[in-house]
Amino acid sequence: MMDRPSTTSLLRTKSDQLVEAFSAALGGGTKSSPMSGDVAGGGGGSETLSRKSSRRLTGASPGRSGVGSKNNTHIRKSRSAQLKFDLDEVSSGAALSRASSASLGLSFSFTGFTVPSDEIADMKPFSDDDDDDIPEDIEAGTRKMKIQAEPTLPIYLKLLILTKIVQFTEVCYKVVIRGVTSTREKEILTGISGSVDPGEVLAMMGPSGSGKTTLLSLLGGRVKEPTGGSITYNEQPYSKHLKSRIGFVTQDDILFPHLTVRETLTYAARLRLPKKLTKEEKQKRAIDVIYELGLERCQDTMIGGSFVRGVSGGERKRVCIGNEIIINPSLLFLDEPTSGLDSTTALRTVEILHDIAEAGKTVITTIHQPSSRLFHKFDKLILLGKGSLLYFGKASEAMDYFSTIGCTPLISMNPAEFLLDLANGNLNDVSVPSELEDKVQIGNSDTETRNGKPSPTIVHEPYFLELFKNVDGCMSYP
Ligand SMILES: Nc1ncnc2c1ncn2[C@@H]1O[C@H](COP(=O)(O)OP(=O)(O)OP(=O)(O)O)[C@@H](O)[C@H]1O
Repeated sequence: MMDRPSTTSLLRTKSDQLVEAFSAALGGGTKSSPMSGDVAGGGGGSETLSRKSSRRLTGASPGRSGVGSKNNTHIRKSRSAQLKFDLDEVSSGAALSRASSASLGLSFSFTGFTVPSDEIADMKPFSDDDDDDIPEDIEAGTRKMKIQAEPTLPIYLKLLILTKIVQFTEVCYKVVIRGVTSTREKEILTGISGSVDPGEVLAMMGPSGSGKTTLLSLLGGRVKEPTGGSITYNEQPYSKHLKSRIGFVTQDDILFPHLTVRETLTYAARLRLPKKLTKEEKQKRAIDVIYELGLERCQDTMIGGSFVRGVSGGERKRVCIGNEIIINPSLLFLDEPTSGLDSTTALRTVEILHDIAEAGKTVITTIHQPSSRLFHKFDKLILLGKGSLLYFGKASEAMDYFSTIGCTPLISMNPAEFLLDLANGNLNDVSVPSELEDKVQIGNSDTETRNGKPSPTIVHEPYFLELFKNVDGCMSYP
C-alpha cells in the first residue's frame, strides 16, 4: 500500500512552500512563519513533516530536472533521447494527416483543444526537482503515481485563507423543448447546492438521466449558465480567465487512433501550453505527464480505435486525463471516467484523481456504479435523483445519514448500490420508515406497487425531498 499524505499535511506543505517562496522573494528567511503556523494549525513538528512531504511531492515527476544532480541529468538525457517522435512532423501537420488519412474517413478533433494559448494564464508547469523513481505501470499492479505538485498561484492563496473554490447554490436548469405544435419547458435540475474545495474529489452519483452530466457541464462552464441559482469560483462568477484553468474530460473521449500516446500528449502540449514556453519545454511537459500517469510503458503504443488495436481502456482514459492535466488546471471535471473499466482499473483511475486533488486541484467527477472500495475514495458526494438533490455531504457519512432517517439496507450491500437503489426508488432490499411509505402511497391513488412497495417513479421526488425538509443537517455544507 502506498503511504499517502493526508490532505491536511498537503495543505500545510503547500502553505509552507508558499510562505517560503514569499520570504525568499522578500529576501527574508525561510524558517517558520506565523502564517504557515496558522494554516497548519501550529505544532512544532510541522516543519519537518512539511519538508518531508514537500520533497516527496515536488520530486514527484521523474522527468523533472534536479539542481546539481548528476544522476538526474543522465536520466533526463536518456529520457530526451527516447523521444523519437518528430515534433516538426507534428507542427507541420504530417502526423495529423497520417492519423486522419488512416482513420478510414472518420474525422476527429482533440477534446478541449479550442482554448487559445494566449488565454492560458501564467502557470508554472515544470518543477525544478527530479526523481529517479520510474513508476511501474498502473495496470500492471504497483502504483506509484507522480502528480505534478504545483497548483496555480491563485489556488495557493485561496488555500491559505481556506476559501471554498467552487460553491453552487440552488442551481436550477431548464430547457425549452420545441415541438411541431407546442413548446414546453423541461426542468432538468432543481435546487442543487453544494461546494468543493481544493484538495477534494467530489463525486456525483445518480441513476441514468438524473442530471449528473448537466450539473457537471454547468459547473465546468460548458453550459452557458443555470436558469436559477448561482455558481461561483473563489467567490467570482465564471469568466474567460477561469476557462483556461479548467480541464474537462468528457464521457466520449475523442482521440486520434493513429497517434501514439506520446504523440497525443506532445500534440496537446504544443497546442494548449502558452506560446512563451519553448518547444522543448512543452515536449518535456508531455513526458512529465506520461510519467505522472504511469503511461511510460505504452508511450509508443498507438491509441487505436475500432479498426486499429491500441492501448487498453484504462490507458486510454489516462491519456484523456493527461490531455487535460497537461495545462495544470486548477479545476478538473470528468464525466464518468471509470465507465467501461474493470473494478481494479477503475479504482486506480480514481486513485489518480485523488493524487491530482492532493496536489491542490479541485476534482469533480460523475460516477456511474462504483465498487465499494472506489466509493470510499471520494471525499464528497452528491446524490441526484431526477434532477433533485438527495444528498450532499461527505461520502463517508452518507450511509450514516440515511440510517438516521430510517433508510438502511436489508442485506449487506455496497453503499453505492444502496444509494442508487434509493435514488431509483427501488426499495426491494431497503428498509424505509413505514409512515413515509404510507404517505407516498396515500398521496398517489393510482399507485402501482411492486412487492407491496411504491414504484420507483412514485417514491422518487415526494419521498426524499420530504425527508430532507424534516431532517436537520442532512445536507451538510462543510
Ligand atoms: N438539451 C436538452 N434538451 C432536452 N433534454 C435534455 C437536454 N439535456 C439533458 N436533457 C435531459 O435531462 C436529463 C438529464 O440528462 P443528463 O445527461 O444530465 O443525465 P445523466 O445523469 O448524466 O445520465 P447518464 O448517467 O445516462 O449519462 C435526461 O433526461 C436528458 O434527456
